[in-house]
Amino acid sequence: MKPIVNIEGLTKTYGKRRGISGITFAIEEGEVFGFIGPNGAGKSTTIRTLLNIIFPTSGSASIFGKDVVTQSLDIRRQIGYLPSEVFYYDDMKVVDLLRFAAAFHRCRNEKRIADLAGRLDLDLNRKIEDLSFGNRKKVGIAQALLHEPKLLILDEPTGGLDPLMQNTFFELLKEERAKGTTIFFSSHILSEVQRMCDRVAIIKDGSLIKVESVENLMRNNLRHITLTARQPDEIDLSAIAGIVRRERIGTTHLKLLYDGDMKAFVQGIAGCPFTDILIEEPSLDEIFLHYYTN
Ligand SMILES: Nc1ncnc2c1ncn2[C@@H]1O[C@H](COP(=O)(O)OP(=O)(O)OP(=O)(O)O)[C@@H](O)[C@H]1O
Repeated sequence: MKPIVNIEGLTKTYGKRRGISGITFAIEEGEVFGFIGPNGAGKSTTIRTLLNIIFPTSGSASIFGKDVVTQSLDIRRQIGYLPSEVFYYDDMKVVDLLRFAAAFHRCRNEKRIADLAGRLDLDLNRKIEDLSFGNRKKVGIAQALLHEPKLLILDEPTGGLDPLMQNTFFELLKEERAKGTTIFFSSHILSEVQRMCDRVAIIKDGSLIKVESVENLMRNNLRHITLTARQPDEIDLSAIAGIVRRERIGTTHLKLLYDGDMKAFVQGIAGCPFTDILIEEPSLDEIFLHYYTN
């Protein structure tokens, strides 16, 4: 199966400033693919390069097997894009803006516009200039979805949406996914990536750290272990390799972040004076931080 998005050694520098360096990964058809990294990591730079808004310094990328630089027009006909910050013509009404956007795709569909506006609780007759940041974002979501694109590229899509609206947004994405739409979802919020995505690419300082399935990320060895003991400070764990963090909680608990073989850990603490043990799976955020601090 050919990937829908294929990025090979993509590099973009802004003069002497780093943008992204040697990014390589592929997104398969029908995947919901997360792109995760802290502020300034290079997510928007990668996305803008894919959209031919900026040009790569070196490397290449294709979408639907077409080169993002030379065949951008063809590509854009079949994608929906939500930028991290949306800017529209301020004096346009929402409905006119959406009709205008639909016209680019030759798909004026009043029912779809009305449906999306209803779901997103968007007043079609308001002017863009009168909308809050969150409501502008909703216009952006409707504009990205209205022509039912084959690929959705969403750059920090949930910023400004309240929790209820975030739920609606995720429902909309699930419906798109059920139609076979491929979704490329950039975010710095891991919990939403964990909730939505099949795989994630982790980017830091302009370089790709890892591409992994969310399932595998959650299945790694990293665990929170809480030991209960009368004298937690006296527990000697020096012989156990893989303790990433050790923290006394209150007077009777010792909380550890452990990255290693669980059997070795259990054998290592067998002789220690503890009365209880709790082993928990870390959140994706913690797994993510762990990758970053190593
Ligand atoms: N137009 C520009 N001129 C100069 N440097 C830029 C420009 N755009 C981005 N950069 C730099 O490129 C790097 C990557 O930025 P980018 O906006 O792609 O990150 P990001 O992961 O999208 O971050 P955020 O979550 O804050 O949007 C940063 O160091 C940033 O300062």
